Formats: sequence, C-alpha cells, structure tokens
Amino acid sequence: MPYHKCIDYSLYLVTDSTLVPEGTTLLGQVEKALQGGVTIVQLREKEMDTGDFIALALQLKTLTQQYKVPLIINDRIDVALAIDADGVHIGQDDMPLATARRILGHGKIIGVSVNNTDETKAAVDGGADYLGIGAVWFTSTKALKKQPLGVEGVTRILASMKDRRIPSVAIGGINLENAEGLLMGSFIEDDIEGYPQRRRLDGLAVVSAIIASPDPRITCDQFTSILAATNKALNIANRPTVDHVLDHVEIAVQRIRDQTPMVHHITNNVVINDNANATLAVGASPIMSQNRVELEELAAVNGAMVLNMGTLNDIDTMVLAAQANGRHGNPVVLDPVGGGATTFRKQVVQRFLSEAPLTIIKGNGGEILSMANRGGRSRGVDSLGGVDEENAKAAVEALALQHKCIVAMTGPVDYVSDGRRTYAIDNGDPMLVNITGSGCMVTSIVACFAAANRSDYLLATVSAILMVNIASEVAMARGDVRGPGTFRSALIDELYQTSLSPNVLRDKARLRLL
Ligand SMILES: Cc1ncc(COP(=O)(O)OP(=O)(O)O)c(N)n1
Ligand SMILES: Cc1ncsc1CCOP(=O)(O)O
Repeated sequence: MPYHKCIDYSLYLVTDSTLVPEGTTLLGQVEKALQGGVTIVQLREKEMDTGDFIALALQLKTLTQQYKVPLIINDRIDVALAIDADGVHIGQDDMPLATARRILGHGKIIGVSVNNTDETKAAVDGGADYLGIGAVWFTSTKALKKQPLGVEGVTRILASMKDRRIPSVAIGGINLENAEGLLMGSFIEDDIEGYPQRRRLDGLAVVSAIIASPDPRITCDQFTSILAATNKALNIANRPTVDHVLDHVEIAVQRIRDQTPMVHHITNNVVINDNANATLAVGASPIMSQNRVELEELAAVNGAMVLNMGTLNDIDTMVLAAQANGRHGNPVVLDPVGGGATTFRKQVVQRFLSEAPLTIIKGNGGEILSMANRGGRSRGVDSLGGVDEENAKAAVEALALQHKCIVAMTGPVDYVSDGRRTYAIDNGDPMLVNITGSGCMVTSIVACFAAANRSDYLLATVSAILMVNIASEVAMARGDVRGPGTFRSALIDELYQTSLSPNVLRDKARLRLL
C-alpha cells in the first residue's frame, strides 16, 4: 500500500473533447466545471496527435493551477512528463504500474482502473495512489470490454480492500440521477482492528454528464450538493469542524496505545534521546537506526518514519529509508530542521521533496516560509521573527497543495493544512522554546499519531500537536517545574499521562478552523 497523498477525489472530471456542446470549447467547459467545484481533472483524449495533446495539456494545466486542482493525464506518461502534470491514470492494458512508478517517482499520482477484486489487490499491492472502479453502468462514452459492475460490484471491490484501503472513485454512466444511489448504496461499515470504520467511495469520476452539459458549472454544483448531502447522511465529515476534531483526539491517542506502532527515526544527535522518550511516552515504540542494511526489514514492520535534518549525516540513507517506508505504505514525516539556513540545507530539502515519499512536513516558521518562498528567517536551526496569520496560512496551503501532503508550521500559533482545510492551534506554553529540540519532539509525536491513524493524516497531525501543546501547559502548571530542566522531564510525564477526553479538550483546546 502506498503512502497517501492528500488529494480531494470527490468530483473527478474526465475530459472528452468530442462531447463538448456545439459553440463551446473543451477549455471553456472545464473552466465552468472548475467553477462548479470539480476537485480533480483528467485529460483523456483518445484520438489526438502528441503535439496537439501536449499543447492542450499545457493550456489545461494553466487553468487547473488557477483553481488549485490537480491535473492527471490519461494513459500517456510521456505527455504527463512533458508538461509536469500531477499524475497519470492507467488502465489494465496500459503501461504496468511498476514501470509507471519507476518513471514518474513517488511525487506523482498514479491511478489504476480496476474491475474486479484481483485487479484491486494487484493495484493496491503495486502502490497505486487511487483506483478508478468501473464501469459501474453502461455508457455511450466508452465501448466496454467487461460487464458493468453495478452498485453491488463497486461495493464488493471496496469491501475487498479491508484494512489495505486506498482512495477510490467510481466511473461509468454516472449522472445526477444515479449519483446519490451509488454513493449511499456502496457505503460499507466494518470493523478494522477493533475500530469501526465507515467507508465509501472517495469520489465520482464523470465524463459526459459534465463535459456535455449545457452548463457544467450548475451540473457540478448539483454533484457537489449530492456529495455533501450523502456525507451528511453517512456522517462523514469532509471538512471536519473543530468539534469533530476534538471528538477524535481521544480515539487517536488510544489507537497509539493499543497498537504501539514502531516509529523509525533518522534524527539528529542533539535530540535523539528526547525523541525516543517522547515516542515511548505516547505509547509508540521508537527505533533510532541509521544503518541502511536493515532499512527494508524495518520498513516492513514500521508504523511510520521520521526524517529529521538537524545534524545531517548520510542523506542517501535517509532517502532510501523514506522510499522503503513509502513502499510499505508507512507515513513519512519530514522535519526540515534549519531548512532555509544554508544553501546546502536548501538543496537537501529539495532532494527530499523530489525523491522521498513525504506524508507530512513539519517545520518551524522560518523553515516552512523558506520552503514556500515566502520569506522566513532562520539563524542556524531557530526561526526568527513573528509570522502573520495570512502569510502562514498561505504558506502551509501552497506547500500542501504543491507536495500533496500535510504541512504543519509550528510556533507561538501552529498551522496545519492539507491545502484545503487549515487549522490554527493557539495552545502551547512559551517554555517550549527554552528546551532544545521541542519542535523535533513534536515531529516524533506527529509520526506516532500518523502511524496509528492512517485514514486521516490531517486529523492525526492536528491531534498530535494539540496533545504536545496541552501537555506543555499542564506540565508548566505543575508546582515542581522551576525552569527548562524540570519542564523537560515534566513534559515527558504529561505526554505519558495525558488523557485527552473530549471534555478535557473542550476545556483546554484553542483550535480554530481558518
Ligand atoms: C478515474 C478513471 N477511472 C477509470 C478510467 C478508465 O481508464 P482505462 O481503463 O485506461 O480506459 P481509458 O480511459 O483509457 O479508455 C479512467 N480513465 N479514469
Ligand atoms: C473512461 C471510462 N472508463 C470506464 S467507463 C468510462 C467512461 C465514462 O464516461 P461517462 O461518465 O460519460 O459514462
């Protein structure tokens, strides 16, 4: 199972320029669809010459970028590479998934068409980022080689993924009349490792109902309303409110304590001991190996991986470790310590961004603003100066969208985003800045939460940061804490003890959805 990129697949437009109504253009139709709320676009042109395909893809890329929506190319990996698209969609008769991954790397999205449970297993095991399940119904857009699946067939495929689940959209004959029935009918409620899980399709992939519509904006508005109404009916929050997050933190902590996931750190010499103790305190199991001989074996049993750039030694090993963990579906958390401080560190950050499958990036203001090219001053590994909220929000959102991961910027206020949803956390005692490596400790705890809470890395990251911040406030309020030394020990104690029930959280948490 691959690590999960943070992509909103809910309304997935697949193009077909032969279907646009007279007097309109493909780009015009796509723009209206984007205005109506399409969340991802695939350029699918079966009859176009390569040159024309590339020219159209470039125009479409300019458009989708304006709406901060990923662009996927159907079948043609060469075209995806030529225009630096966000990914490709491949069918069962196209280039093999492993080859596509080798060519495109981990930073790109690869979707795979599936029609049965064997194909599903192969795509999940092979590291697809999402599945296109279909065809659900007969359609005049494509001549089908296999019988349509119907709602039952889609449900069977979703159920077959059990705990090895990747995002899935359905395709084929979907329109405004049958969308609700499909979403409600293929919903699954089961139990994974003792936790109830509600699962449903992550999205609807639609060609003709949108591209041939006289007004794609209105049609997409209507699809978006159907998606929101079914989310509500199934009690699935796609933009979790603060209350939803607070209800969830206790479960997220309990999962770490129940699962004791192993968290592999390649971290810096200064903080290694505190990172290991903080990991243990929240209920996970630290391993601090830096030897590449055992990376693959560790990745097979790890729950998550931390890459911390504080004292950079063997960068190749860090990249290899991240890749091994990515192959095993483990979340990889990067702490770009001092990332903006020197030219060398900036280059290392770029290397991690392009070669390591990152799930979460967690840095201080200087590091994150520097990565987002929005200023950001550091001296050594410390961030300098305040960050205004508008700039912070823009930086985490832009980085999250660009790298398809969760981005957290810690400081007096912490900001966490998946590119679409951004939370601000106002908790945390100022004493945290007086102990070295408190930010690195947060990274370790983010990794622990991510390891045990893989279905929503945004929620996992927010929960982790809330926990450390509230533990720091509780620690500082203790009578035995007199300064940084006693605070450091008290913080580990409170991480060990803190039980973040919704009542405690409602009392203490200062969390805002921006
Ligand atoms: C999202 C999505 N799902 C499935 C398909 C079908 O892809 P494929 O099987 O390669 O068939 P063609 O699109 O090439 O006709 C898709 N394109 N998108
Ligand atoms: C590309 C594809 N793959 C399976 S069905 C299909 C076409 C879906 O088109 P429509 O949404 O118009 O039915």
